[in-house]
Amino acid sequence: MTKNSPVAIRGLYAITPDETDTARLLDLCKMALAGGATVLQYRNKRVSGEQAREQAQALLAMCRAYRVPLIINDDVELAAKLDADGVHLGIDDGDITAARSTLGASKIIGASCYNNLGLAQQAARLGADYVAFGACFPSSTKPHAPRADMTLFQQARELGVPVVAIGGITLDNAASVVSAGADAIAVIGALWNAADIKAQANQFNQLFS
Ligand SMILES: Cc1ncc(COP(=O)(O)OP(=O)(O)O)c(N)n1
Ligand SMILES: Cc1ncsc1CCOP(=O)(O)O
Ligand SMILES: [Mg+2]
Repeated sequence: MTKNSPVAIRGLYAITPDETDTARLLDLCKMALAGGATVLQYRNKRVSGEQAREQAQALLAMCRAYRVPLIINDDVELAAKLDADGVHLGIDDGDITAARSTLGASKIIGASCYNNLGLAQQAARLGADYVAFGACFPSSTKPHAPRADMTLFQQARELGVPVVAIGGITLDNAASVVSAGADAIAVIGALWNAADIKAQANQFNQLFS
């Protein structure tokens, strides 16, 4: 099933850190949301099972209060169980058609396309709501991520779905990512490592105003 309905994926797309302390995770995310993050992705490679469910459930309640969509990384079943706003799938995370049939037409499905326009074309054809390219810059969060050329963004815009950039994005390079054509910037390290997360989120978002 294809969908491609317009979804507002624009601005700072915050992705959670690998935080095992749930209270701390919630505090951090609250600051990012207060600073104006427009999308939150729950991605935690250090917890699983019941703790992942608890963290995602608590973040969903917080995101609802801020009217910000919560996307679950990797796990379609968790997204469905919680009635979260969508899922983000990499190349090894299951296929878009199956995710759509599990989640239904109203949910957001994002697809990692690495450095590959062909993957983005296929993802859009299968009904992905946004396509993500990266790493745009060296990433200490994911040092072995393949590098993506930002000239892809303009080409991908022709697919008619939002283009998300990820990987090593900082306040020093984010303007170049936006001017290359990204609709949203997905950030981990440069957001959560900031001394003032709320102010940092606000500065990232201002690049889109
Ligand atoms: C917005 C966004 N873009 C890319 C990714 C990376 O997804 P994937 O390649 O599946 O890698 P992991 O995040 O699962 O390590 C993402 N999560 N979000
Ligand atoms: C999940 C992921 N996929 C490509 S790079 C990356 C990590 C992004 O984190 P950071 O913003 O800290 O580089
Ligand atoms: Mg993944």
